[in-house]
Amino acid sequence: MTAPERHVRPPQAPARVEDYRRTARRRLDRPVWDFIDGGAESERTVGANRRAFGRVTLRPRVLVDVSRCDTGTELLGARLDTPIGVAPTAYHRLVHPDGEVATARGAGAAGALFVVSIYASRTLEDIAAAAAGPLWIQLYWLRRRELLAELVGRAAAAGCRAVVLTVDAPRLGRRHRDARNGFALGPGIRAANLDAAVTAAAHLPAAGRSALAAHAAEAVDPSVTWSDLAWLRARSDLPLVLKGVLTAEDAAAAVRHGADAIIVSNHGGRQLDRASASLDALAEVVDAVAGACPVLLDGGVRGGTDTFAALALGASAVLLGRPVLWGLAADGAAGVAGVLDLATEELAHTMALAGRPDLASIDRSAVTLRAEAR
Ligand SMILES: Cc1cc2nc3c(=O)[nH]c(=O)nc-3n(C[C@H](O)[C@H](O)[C@H](O)COP(=O)(O)O)c2cc1C
Ligand SMILES: CC(C)CC(=O)C(=O)O
Repeated sequence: MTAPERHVRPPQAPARVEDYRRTARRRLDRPVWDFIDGGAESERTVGANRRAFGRVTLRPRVLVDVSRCDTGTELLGARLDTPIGVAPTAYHRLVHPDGEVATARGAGAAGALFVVSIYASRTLEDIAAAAAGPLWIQLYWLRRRELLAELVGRAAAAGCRAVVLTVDAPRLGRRHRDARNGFALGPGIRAANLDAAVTAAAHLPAAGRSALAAHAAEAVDPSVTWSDLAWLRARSDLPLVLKGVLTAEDAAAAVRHGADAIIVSNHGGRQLDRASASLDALAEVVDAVAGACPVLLDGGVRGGTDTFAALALGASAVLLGRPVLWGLAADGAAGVAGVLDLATEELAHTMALAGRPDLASIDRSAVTLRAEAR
């Protein structure tokens, strides 16, 4: 007698970006998970970023030739296979031993932009050697300006194509989970591109407070204003991108000060609690910029329809923060590529069903904004 045939389920490939979240959560120690997942204070803005996408409904057009849907685009002179890129996030070695080198490999495999954090845990040169796609370097305005000058020089030499200045963090948001965990960096993980003295405080645990917040208070200059941008401009020929703009007023100021691109962002809800959801702020920024430079968005983007919504409301590209760390934690470079490819496939699928076969055809008429989230 033969044994009854049993159906063996093959291991499930992630079907949604959120599937990587579950794996990452299982793999990571609680304090690291909390650092990644958490936000400022009540974490209302973290939730608001997601809920804002629920207010968008799509207006599909039919009988359009969608036999080819092209997600390719160009941003500040670089060709990209996808408008979905990697937001700057600190210390990738917290979640994978290869850190940003693996992220660069994954982003390159997906043909995506990778914005490298000033707090990268691998050197810019190692990251650049592993990158097949474009890199931008992100800065916080350190009190020690000479380090910024050195870093933008190194970034240009390594082939970075833009400098991103994050402008929403004159001090770090109050992140209660990190304070509760007394979160601090272990000895094996450091900001590989900075003088060790700058981030020394990030390694000193203390009960009831985040060592990263203490470090940021020590290292970052909260007195920087619009007029200081000229100092940075004088030290780098790279395009200057401002990350963390949420209002028409600041978007107009950014254009007046010659920004080459703007990233609409509330830092993934990690800075000002109750700040506008990124998607809610997008239209006013796009209107104020009036085509003077590209506008990108990050915050709560978790897949292709979210991306489609942001593009329809005027973004040229979107960046993923936490989802890339989920992919990296779950499966290294392959996980990063997996997250970006999955989101890009979803975007192409949405484009086909919405009758918008290329990014230029995803315009405001492709969406309706409802008062209530669904
Ligand atoms: C763990 C973590 C670290 C971050 N580190 C940085 C950073 O070093 N520089 C920066 O400009 N933004 C940083 N961000 C913010 C991201 O660039 C981005 O704005 C945010 O994560 C986007 O939201 P999302 O996570 O919902 O995609 C960080 C975010 C996370 C989750
Ligand atoms: C190390 C932190 C200051 C990086 C950051 O910007 C964040 O955690 O949101």
